[in-house]
Amino acid sequence: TVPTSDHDPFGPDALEDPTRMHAQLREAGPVVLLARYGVYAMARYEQVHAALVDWQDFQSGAGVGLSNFRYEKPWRPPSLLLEADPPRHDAPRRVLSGILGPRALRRLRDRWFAEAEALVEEVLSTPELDVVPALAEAFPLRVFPDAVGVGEEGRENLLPYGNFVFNAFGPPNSLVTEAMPDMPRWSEWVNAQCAREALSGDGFGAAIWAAADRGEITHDQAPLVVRSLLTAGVDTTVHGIAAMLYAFATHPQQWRRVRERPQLVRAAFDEAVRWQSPVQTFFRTATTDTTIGGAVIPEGSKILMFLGAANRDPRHWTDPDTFDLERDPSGHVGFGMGLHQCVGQHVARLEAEALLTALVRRVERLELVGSPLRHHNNTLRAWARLPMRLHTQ
Ligand code: HEM
Ligand SMILES: O=C(O)c1ccc(C2CC2)cc1
Repeated sequence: TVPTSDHDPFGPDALEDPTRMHAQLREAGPVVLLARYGVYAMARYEQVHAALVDWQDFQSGAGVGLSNFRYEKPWRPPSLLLEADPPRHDAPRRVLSGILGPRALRRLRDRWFAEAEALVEEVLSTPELDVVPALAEAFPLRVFPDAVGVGEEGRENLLPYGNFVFNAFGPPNSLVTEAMPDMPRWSEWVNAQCAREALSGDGFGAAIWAAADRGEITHDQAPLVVRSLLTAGVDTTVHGIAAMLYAFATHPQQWRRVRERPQLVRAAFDEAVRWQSPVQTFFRTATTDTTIGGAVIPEGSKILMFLGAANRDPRHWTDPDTFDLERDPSGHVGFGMGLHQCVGQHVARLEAEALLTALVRRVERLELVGSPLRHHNNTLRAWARLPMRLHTQ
């Protein structure tokens, strides 16, 4: 039989610090029934990895949140990537893979590195600051909407829209209900930016519409594929960069290491993503009675995969709770794994590499001053405030 747990992964205690809950879920067994929600949980690396790569038995098409699209109407039209299985998933994925691939991003590298230098130059004039707005939010918002081709007006809708989407993968708790009144405004603005005429001619958005002109996707699908970028491409990198800055401020020896060996910069971001897992959880839906970790999960059940717990599973990682640049973080599930593995990971890595490179050149030490404050979200591990002093030599 499957052990049950009374944990609430979406309650304030778990959202403030999920570490203890993760350890208890891993210890309880390979599969655990969360009694509060009637869903199956996996917190060990082995089972999370197995579910992520088995898209046939663990589908995304019934939604990757608690809500089961087989019985409940989604609050917005489902994503053609995240909330689709093959064959529907295939063409949109192929189009985005081409547009967001490492080669396609080469044309952005010099511009993003220069933008990072300029931003770091600006913030160093006030050496004590909150790095969440000043760096983690400012840099992605400076480079990503331009790269997509979004107009200047209304960009302040991007973060709250993404924050709502990530909350909506969880249960309808206060994080969701309190934002409901504002959601239509954010959603209408984001949807309006996906129209062809709203996008500049040289960005990722225009490239998606051009793919529709070539018949790779339909013109009806194009705005939804653009919506995927605006939904997934902002809050994730903001909190991923914040996680990296927090990692270096709490591990000064690692900062010295990356300053001595700047070629560690890209691995540093992946190790930060493993260590903090900005995207903590996602659901799947069982398409058959499926046996995993010795437990039978009935067809139609929702399965909650704890990416953040898997990324700290001592069965898979040595000294998992330490941020360590000597480790090889490859294989972490912070970007998912398999068919749905993050198609924007190269964009995220380039943003982080640009900003970190600029900081490594100028900042001798990052020191936490005052108390960090968590930002609670049903899916994202995030900081609301990270007050720091950036020491320059
Ligand atoms: C630190 C930054 C990021 C993290 C931690 C992250 C995490 C993830 C994860 C865990 C998944 C898998 C979801 C699943 O298996 O159901 C995913 C998928 C996805 N991500 Fe990212 N992501 C990041 C940045 C981005 C960026 C910058 C973009 C867009 C430019 C993006 C676009 C997407 C899309 C479209 C998918 C769906 C892929 C598919 O279903 O085939 N992500 N991401
Ligand atoms: O396609 C989408 O709308 C979408 C929304 C959120 C994500 C999370 C995983 C980063 C991914 C895709």
